[in-house]
Amino acid sequence: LIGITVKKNEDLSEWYQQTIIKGDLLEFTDIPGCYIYQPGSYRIWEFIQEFFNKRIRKMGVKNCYFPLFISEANLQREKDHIEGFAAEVAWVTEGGKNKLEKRLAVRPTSETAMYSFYSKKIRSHRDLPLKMNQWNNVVRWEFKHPMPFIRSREFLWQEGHTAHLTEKEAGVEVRQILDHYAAIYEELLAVPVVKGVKTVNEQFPGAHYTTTVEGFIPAVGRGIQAGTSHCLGQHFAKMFDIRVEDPHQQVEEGKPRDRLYVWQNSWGFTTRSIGLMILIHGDDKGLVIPPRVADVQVVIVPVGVTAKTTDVDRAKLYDEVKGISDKLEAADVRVECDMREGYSPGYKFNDWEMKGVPLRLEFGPKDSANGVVTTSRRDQDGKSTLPITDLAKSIPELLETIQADMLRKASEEYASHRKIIRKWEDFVPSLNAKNVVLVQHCATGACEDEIKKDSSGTVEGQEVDVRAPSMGAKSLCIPDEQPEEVKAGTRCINPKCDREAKMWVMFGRSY
Ligand SMILES: O=C1CCCN[C@@H]1CCCn1cnc2cc(F)c(F)cc2c1=O
Ligand SMILES: [Mg+2]
Repeated sequence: LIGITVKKNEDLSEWYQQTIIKGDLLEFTDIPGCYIYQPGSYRIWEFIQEFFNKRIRKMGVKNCYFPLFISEANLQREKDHIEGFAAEVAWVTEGGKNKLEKRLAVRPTSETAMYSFYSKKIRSHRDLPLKMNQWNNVVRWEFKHPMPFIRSREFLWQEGHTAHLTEKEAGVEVRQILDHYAAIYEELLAVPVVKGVKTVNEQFPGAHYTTTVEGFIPAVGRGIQAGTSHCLGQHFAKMFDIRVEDPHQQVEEGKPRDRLYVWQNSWGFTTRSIGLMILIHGDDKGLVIPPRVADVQVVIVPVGVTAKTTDVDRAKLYDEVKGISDKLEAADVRVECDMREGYSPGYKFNDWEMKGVPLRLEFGPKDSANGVVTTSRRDQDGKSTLPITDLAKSIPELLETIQADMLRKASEEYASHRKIIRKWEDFVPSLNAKNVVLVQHCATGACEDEIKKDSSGTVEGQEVDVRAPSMGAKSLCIPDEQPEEVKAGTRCINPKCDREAKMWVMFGRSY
């Protein structure tokens, strides 16, 4: 077993592929863009599901399941929502030996599958708010180069779809969900994100507005959309005729009330999140898994056992290892003992480091004599020791320290690569220095397009994109946290634009 043979900052895509394969997270198949999620990554998805389900259940969201196939008639119900995506839809045209009369779409997202049902289920305002969510897979036959977890033709996600009586109530929920997405990243995956609203150019065309959590991959200095929560407005309600009587309208006895279209939201979070975690925390030895989502949080490796060690001493040491492991298990630590005979400690260290196990305990005759274990954190170099007596307390604390340190380090890294730019001549050099930029912008789509065009110089150091050497910057979001007030009279950053700047917008090259 050899380790990762390339450095992360020398060849990111090769590093990434080796890291996820040798870390047993994912395996390729004979279909481009379709991957096997090995237990290592699926376990992370389960942690995410447990965390998110607990929170949405408290909001009254119910999980459900809709069919994988969507009729063409249903998919076409909402014209302008689909037209931009037609090239991505995968179709089933045969069943066994028979050609299907009508081809069926494999769901790329489930609005059109769910909302004809919603229009039946929602009869009166008393049926509101309706809040349903699916954990499922979707297929989008993208032609951009696939990248495991980050961009695949089939991926796992959850898609929430809710219906409300008022825009205000819908708006509150859009933000609650976005906060839960940010919490998954920051509390589970130790990945920092910027919350904001998509500009008109970058939002989902079927939406009234789109809120987003934006990630950042320092290794290539690119932004990445990490989760979206849309307010759909009444757009889909009009298409699918989802209306209820206005409960607040005063009418004479027996007179019918006006019927109001409901206000809807939809929100999605995908297995791309696992890719972000790998790309941000991984190092030249491979994966680094945050303790809260690590299947194995602590691995205990016996050391100092040689051919000279007597059977009695070996048995004594192994018993003590078992004792330590039992103590940690009793403290709800997810611990594994690597008792494999015939493998050197060094081999074992390398193996568990590649799998990203956050904490290793070495235990040998010397440690036993001193009443300690030797600790080795995966996120930092160096070793330390801890007394065996209070491991049940000190190990969980150390795991929480590792979790917090990983988030802090990634947050500082992201913050140091978000550059406030006030002059256009600093824009492209900042991108080329692997940053995203915050600029005062006029919020018009055409101007964004012009900035994208004018910022697509050749870009060194973006080996991940050898196939798309020149990539312009697009707007990533209007950050909730604006750097400062945009003073009246401030010009848009784009020198070719003579409009006034309205707000600070984060731009960057992105996935
Ligand atoms: O992004 C989300 C969150 C979860 C529910 N859906 C929304 C909007 C999805 C936007 N979108 C995104 N991609 C699509 C790809 C397609 F092939 C297609 F037919 C439709 C779409 C499409 O509607
Ligand atoms: Mg897409």
